[in-house]
Amino acid sequence: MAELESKGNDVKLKLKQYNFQTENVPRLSYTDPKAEKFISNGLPVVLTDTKLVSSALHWDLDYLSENMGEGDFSVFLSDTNKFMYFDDKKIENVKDFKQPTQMIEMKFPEFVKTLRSYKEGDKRLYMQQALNDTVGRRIVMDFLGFNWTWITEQQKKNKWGPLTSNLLLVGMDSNITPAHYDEQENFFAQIKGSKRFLLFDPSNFECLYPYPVYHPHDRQSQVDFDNPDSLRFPKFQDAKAYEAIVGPGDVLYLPMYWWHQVESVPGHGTVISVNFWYKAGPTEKVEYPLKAHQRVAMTRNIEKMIIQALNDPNEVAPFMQAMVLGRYT
Ligand SMILES: O=C(O)CCC(=O)C(=O)O
Ligand SMILES: [Fe+2]
Repeated sequence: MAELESKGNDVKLKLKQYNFQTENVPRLSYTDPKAEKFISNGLPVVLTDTKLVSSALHWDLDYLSENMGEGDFSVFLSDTNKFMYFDDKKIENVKDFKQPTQMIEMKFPEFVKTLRSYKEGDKRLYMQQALNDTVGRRIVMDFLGFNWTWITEQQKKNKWGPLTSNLLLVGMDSNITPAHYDEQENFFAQIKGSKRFLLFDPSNFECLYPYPVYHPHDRQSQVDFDNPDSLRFPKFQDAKAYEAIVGPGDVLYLPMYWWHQVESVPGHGTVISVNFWYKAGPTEKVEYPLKAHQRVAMTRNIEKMIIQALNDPNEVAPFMQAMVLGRYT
């Protein structure tokens, strides 16, 4: 116990400190009825014993290199330890948009070689690729060994739509995926190394200042957590975070529309994860007042309508200002 505690403290020491309030996400057994309550209520929880990916816990760079097959894998390159997502299809909406990362396709062994020859000053690497049918036979066997019984039961109980993808993430320790939200339900399974999740419920929309919907960084926070601009983003200091640290075998339920920043814990080498993304179920019965995630969905829809009607992203801000300033302010 003492050892576990000191390990926990060790991890904490290496992590960045932020100024917002944080509370821990509960860690529960999947057999605990409370765990199912969290999921059905759309609240994050770490499940410690699902065995969801126990057939993949032996994955490391050598094994994956040998068995991943001949397919192409998307690898992101960054000059910093941050890898902010951007949508290629929206780049032309913003004049002089500067891509924060470059994406290149690599065969898995080539990726491993590049990763192993990394030295300070090189671009950092983060592989993010949905698993597909180009993977080798042993990976297929590992994949079939996932606990599909448990996860499919969860999908049914919570009336989620189909599984859309399993994203495989292989990164260097200290890599950071900056704060964003996704529009799908997610069971995030940790395989190797540890990740720290900073989560914010959807009511933090005003505190996290997402980019406009037409922007390539749609769904990402504009706030740089390391250097928050308190003049532009005064409400950031009111954000309320939940924190979870996941290690091999842990599964985090990451509810749709919940914000997350994901930090690979420094000092443990390569970090490997697989997520399970599920489409949302049919629209729930609408009750008033609307829930925070329903407001986010509505905001997105209204923004999309305005963008489409004006047919020019540059007209969106002046249009919205004319609608609101002095009338609703
Ligand atoms: O693990 C990461 O770096 C990002 C994962 C993520 O954002 C997701 O699974 O939705
Ligand atoms: Fe995400």
